[in-house]
Amino acid sequence: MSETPEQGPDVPEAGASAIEIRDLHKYFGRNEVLRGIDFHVEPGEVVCVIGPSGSGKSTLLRCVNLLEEPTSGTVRVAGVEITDPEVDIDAVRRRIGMVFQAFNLFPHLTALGNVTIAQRKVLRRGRAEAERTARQVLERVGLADKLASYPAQLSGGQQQRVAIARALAMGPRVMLFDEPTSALDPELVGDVLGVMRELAEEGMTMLVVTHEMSFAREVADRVVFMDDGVVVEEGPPGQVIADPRHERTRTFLSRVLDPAAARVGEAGEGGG
Ligand SMILES: Nc1ncnc2c1ncn2[C@@H]1O[C@H](COP(=O)(O)OP(=O)(O)OP(=O)(O)O)[C@@H](O)[C@H]1O
Repeated sequence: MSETPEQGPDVPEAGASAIEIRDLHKYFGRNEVLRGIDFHVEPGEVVCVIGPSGSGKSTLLRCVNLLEEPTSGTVRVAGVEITDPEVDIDAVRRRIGMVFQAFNLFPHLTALGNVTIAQRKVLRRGRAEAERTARQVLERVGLADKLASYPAQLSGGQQQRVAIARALAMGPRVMLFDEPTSALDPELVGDVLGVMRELAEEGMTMLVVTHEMSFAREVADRVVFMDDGVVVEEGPPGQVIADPRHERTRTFLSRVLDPAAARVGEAGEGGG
């Protein structure tokens, strides 16, 4: 399924796409969930993936950091073919930050502890350096005053910001977000989207699966609409969301846009 890499699997290619997905297929048993996905994300780009439930969006993201093994096709991150069986999976994961719907924080550790331990385990950083970085990234997501708080003492939005900080602390080249606001009460969505918007403005490369059409419309450079395991269309949000070319995109948007529009107002207020 993979080509022989021209360079060692861990040598990034200058000028390479941040993410390049080619003819990606994924089966679960006989169920073909991804049916030949092709697209790329350039350095500094924000690409939002939208589409109906069950269309394969999460599976796609999970294939990009090898939480799922693609059945065939290639995925390159910064020019490194991560689907190469020879590749060091830990090295791959270090270059890709992932934020899920569920925050998955250790309940017995503080915000600082959660962000510190991830670096110590994954990057084997010393405590002092890991804590220094943890303070910086927690400050960056607006939680400087919550370093000593345990997850149970934080709102869902604050917990998700700790999860974002934990991913940022690894110094990733790319951040993947899988519906990061879906588990949040509506009034907390804006804070998390606000942090994501700031990251986008700072030039972070981001691939975001989201139902938040306001975020896709206002922050994404490109929107990818997936349905039934294929990319139906992609382009700037002004085209895909405002003026879709395909009937399937129009049908999906007509179902989601009204309720999403109601949430946009709330999200936008906190979204700075
Ligand atoms: N581990 C798995 N084993 C078997 N089938 C799976 C597995 N993970 C996902 N699927 C199936 O793959 C299909 C796509 O699921 P996926 O979660 O990728 O869709 P999605 O577009 O992210 O949906 P949603 O918007 O509801 O999260 C679904 O039919 C799902 O049941």
